[in-house]
Amino acid sequence: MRILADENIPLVDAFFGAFGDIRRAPGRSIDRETLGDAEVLLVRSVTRVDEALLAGSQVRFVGTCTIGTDHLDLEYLRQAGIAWASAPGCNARGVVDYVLGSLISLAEVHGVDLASRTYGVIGAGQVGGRLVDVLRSLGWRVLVCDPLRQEAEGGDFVDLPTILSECDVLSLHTPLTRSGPHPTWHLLGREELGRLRPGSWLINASRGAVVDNAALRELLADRTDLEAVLDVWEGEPEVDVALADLCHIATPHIAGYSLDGKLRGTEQIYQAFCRERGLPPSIRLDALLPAPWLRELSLDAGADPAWALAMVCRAVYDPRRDDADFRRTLQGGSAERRAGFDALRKHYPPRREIDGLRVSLGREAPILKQMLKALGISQD
Ligand SMILES: NC(=O)c1ccc[n+]([C@@H]2O[C@H](COP(=O)([O-])OP(=O)(O)OC[C@H]3O[C@@H](n4cnc5c(N)ncnc54)[C@H](O)[C@@H]3O)[C@@H](O)[C@H]2O)c1
Ligand SMILES: O=C(O)[C@H](O)[C@H](O)COP(=O)(O)O
Repeated sequence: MRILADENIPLVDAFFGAFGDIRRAPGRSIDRETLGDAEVLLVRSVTRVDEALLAGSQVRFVGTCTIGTDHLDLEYLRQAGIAWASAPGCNARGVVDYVLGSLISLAEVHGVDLASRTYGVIGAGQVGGRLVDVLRSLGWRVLVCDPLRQEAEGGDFVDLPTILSECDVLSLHTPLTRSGPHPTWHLLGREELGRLRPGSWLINASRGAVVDNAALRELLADRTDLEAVLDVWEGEPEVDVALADLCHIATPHIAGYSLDGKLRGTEQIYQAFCRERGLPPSIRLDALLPAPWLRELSLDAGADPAWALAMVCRAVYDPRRDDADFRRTLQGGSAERRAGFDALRKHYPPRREIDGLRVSLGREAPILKQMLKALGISQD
């Protein structure tokens, strides 16, 4: 079997080596010619998979080692009878860690107690749902907007205008959709952005075009009370440099780039491929994951909970480093910036997820214990 894989998919040999010959190519340059006679195509989010790429090819299975599927033309794949799979939830925890790290940085700069803010999570699926659980377990007030879930489940959801009028922190976790009853393209357009509460913080680690980037740039230039954290950009790898300059944290679409999440993405596509072929999966990620560089921390039971939250989260991941790396790439011209965006993603350092950490407390400390439990951290 001939397999073509994006060169940035880790562990392709370990999971797919037994199935046939593997060729690799940069994801953005995969075209009909690169595809050649491949029967299996393994991609990440930067390859547009549609009729133009696949018509007349021998591809029978497309696997994207990502959560997002907006780069796949699913209707075409269905019509063409080409099996496909994505990796739901694979890197959701990494995005939650990114949001926590961003909040901690914002709280420090503004001297704000995170527990005093009202959080609005827009889109409560794999990522947003986990984030809501963590924030609520920390004892913080969270409103959730997810009209699709609301219609399906009823329950405790609010609409977007309520989020805009009541929340101090907005975090976006919707897919990018342009049709259907609740499209998300420019979900936060000029009008919605204009209704942000004074002193609001906006975090977007979903897809760039869920926010009107030009409108956000104009708003941030005008309203210095607002803060934005952007991991995703309209038109990436091109980035609106003026917008990035106005952001508290700006990163090159790496919110979900935990090592665990990336490797899980490959494993999930391997499992989906095995299911498709009626084969029992025989390779497990547990056996391939390297040990984390940091495994254990010890906290004194008398530690201040807000300080402890920041220390524990930052011990595992601090997005300010990614922000600094990214800003250095924004100095050059357009071609250099695009190359810089992709290079940071290709050579991303190993980052682990916070729930892989163990923390010991020494003696009883109920508030710290609850905080660690909320983060999903094992305790001795
Ligand atoms: N930056 C990153 O590195 C990174 C990593 C992982 C995922 N993502 C992106 O994050 C987003 C969320 O991923 P996920 O795994 O949670 O997806 P998901 O499909 O599990 O959940 C998305 C949720 O959004 C809801 N939704 C859809 N339209 C909505 C609307 N108009 N308003 C409010 N809610 C709406 C859906 O009902 C669903 O519950 C996706 O765009 C994904 O591509 C980005
Ligand atoms: O959709 C996802 O899973 C994430 O956005 C993921 O981090 C994208 O990473 P990429 O495929 O662009 O490397």
